[in-house]
Amino acid sequence: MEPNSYANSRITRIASHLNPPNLKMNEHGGSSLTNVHCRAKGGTPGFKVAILGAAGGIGQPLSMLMKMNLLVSVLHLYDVVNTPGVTSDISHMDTSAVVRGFLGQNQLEDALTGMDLVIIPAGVPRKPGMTRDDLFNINAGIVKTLCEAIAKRCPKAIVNLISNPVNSTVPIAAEVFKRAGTYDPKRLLGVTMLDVVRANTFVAEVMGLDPRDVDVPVVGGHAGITILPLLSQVKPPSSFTPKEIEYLTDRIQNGGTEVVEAKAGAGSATLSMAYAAVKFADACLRALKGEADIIQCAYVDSQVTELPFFASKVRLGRNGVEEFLPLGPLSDYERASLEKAKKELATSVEKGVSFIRK
Ligand SMILES: NC(=O)c1ccc[n+]([C@@H]2O[C@H](COP(=O)([O-])OP(=O)(O)OC[C@H]3O[C@@H](n4cnc5c(N)ncnc54)[C@H](O)[C@@H]3O)[C@@H](O)[C@H]2O)c1
Ligand SMILES: O=C(O)C[C@H](O)C(=O)O
Repeated sequence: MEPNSYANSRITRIASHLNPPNLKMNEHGGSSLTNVHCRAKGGTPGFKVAILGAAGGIGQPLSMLMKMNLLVSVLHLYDVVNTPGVTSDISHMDTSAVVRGFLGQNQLEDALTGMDLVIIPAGVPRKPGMTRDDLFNINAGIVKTLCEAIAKRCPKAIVNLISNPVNSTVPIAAEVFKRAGTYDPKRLLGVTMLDVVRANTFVAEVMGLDPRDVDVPVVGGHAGITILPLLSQVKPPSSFTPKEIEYLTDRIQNGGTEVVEAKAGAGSATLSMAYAAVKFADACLRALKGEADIIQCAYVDSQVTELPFFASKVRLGRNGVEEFLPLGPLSDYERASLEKAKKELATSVEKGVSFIRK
């Protein structure tokens, strides 16, 4: 990138929103400030991150939090609606990441070109009475389109997939990448971080601890009984009564539904999800940078069970997933729950795969 081009592109984005009289269209169809001598030296070193679905309930706070992340030098915000406003707004934050907005499908490939990390919260959320699987018919097609463009423009990017039903959208993304000949299982991660965030919070409440000191592995998948908190492996080591185990497992598995019902038709978790997505994206970026010992739970192409996709603790590195951590010793309750979770997961994976292969 030429010197000043970061700053100019920032001006371009603001300009395309405000369009004052001293602006003229540049060769990319945007507008640029005339008669302004720009002295900025350019962006700081860092990663290029795209958010697809950036104008949504998750997308907006997620975009704001990623603009605050010091590892991000360029932030591309893509949506089919409202990105000029969101981009203009976020670009005024005095943090170093340069923000650019992209609107509509004919700007999708530009939004993705050269990205290191792509975060996908695009798609419809649940309303009360719906399951995540009820979102399949709309969100499967959205994820397919977005992943086709990723395969073309940033095939080596790490992909963090948030759109539900995650248990099926991750297999859909994998099939799209396989078809395109770009599939690298290490680089595709379904985001289950919100389950871990909730588990840490609820366990901390019961144990009277600070949630920041609690670590609960959550394995399986991201829907109902496929969300399996391993309470026998909580750190710091804690023992729970059978009643506590039942209460905590149920609350963690139904945390999403709790929010959907509380929002009463206005969507599902957005703010806690944006927090969780940034926590996870930051872990991916630190690992890309070479930081050691980054371990997180994620729903990935997995060798931990006989299922092709499974959420468990993985070690992240410069290439994405570098190691699967073993499930560890399970309690009888967890072993029985795992068997039930695996049955449902297998069906959801198959549904995603056959959506592309049909
Ligand atoms: N993985 C998780 O833990 C988790 C947590 C919460 C929500 N979710 C899921 O995240 C998704 C988004 O939730 P939300 O609350 O932000 O919904 P939302 O409706 O508020 O926002 C979704 C955004 O996606 C955009 N969009 C729609 N089609 C698109 C396309 N083809 N390309 C790009 N953008 C497109 C919409 O314009 C909208 O701005 C839902 O599927 C929801 O179920 C997942
Ligand atoms: O519950 C939902 O539909 C959204 C999300 O998957 C969540 O866990 O909050």
